[in-house]
Amino acid sequence: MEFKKGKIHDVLVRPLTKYLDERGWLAELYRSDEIAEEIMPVMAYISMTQPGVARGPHEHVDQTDYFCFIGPSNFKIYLWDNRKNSPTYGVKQVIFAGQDVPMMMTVPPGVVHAYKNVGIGNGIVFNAPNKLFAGENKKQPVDEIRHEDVASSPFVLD
Ligand SMILES: Cc1cn([C@H]2C[C@H](O)[C@@H](COP(=O)(O)OP(=O)(O)O[C@H]3O[C@@H](C)C(=O)[C@@H](O)[C@H]3O)O2)c(=O)[nH]c1=O
Repeated sequence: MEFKKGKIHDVLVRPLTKYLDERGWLAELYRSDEIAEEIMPVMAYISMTQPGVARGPHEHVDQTDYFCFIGPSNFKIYLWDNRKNSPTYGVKQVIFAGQDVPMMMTVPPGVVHAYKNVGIGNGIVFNAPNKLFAGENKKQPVDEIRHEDVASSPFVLD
């Protein structure tokens, strides 16, 4: 399948404001008065990704991810709309975000996603998904379809 470039339906991308003062900076990551109930985060984690390294492509069946790219480092984010019932099925979206352009981004189920650290130092990504990883008390299967090791996958990182 050939994906064409564009904007994916239901992917929310917003700049994050860093409030800078003599001590450093502070940025809000999410607020319950700004997020739709159905994608309200129930947990949060951060991950560190080394320079030149990617995570994904993955997709989720039920989970919406709520990523914040605030630095350190910058990321190239790849999204592919793999939802047959979506108005933008077959669309690929690429976004650059991180230290230089802080952004939040929600990624709904069925949108395949990956991100690569394109900076020169270790990079941090924050995620606040609307489902618990591995369910209550980590007793359920992980909701994650991993495409990274699939031969001839259409979800290729450049
Ligand atoms: C995501 C997650 C992982 N883990 C553990 C499992 C494993 O030992 C270690 C690393 O997990 P993973 O290999 O799943 O991490 P990773 O490959 O970074 O998975 C993530 O990739 C990005 C692209 C996404 O989109 C995320 O939704 C998630 O799928 O952390 C948790 O304990 N809680 C969590 O919420």
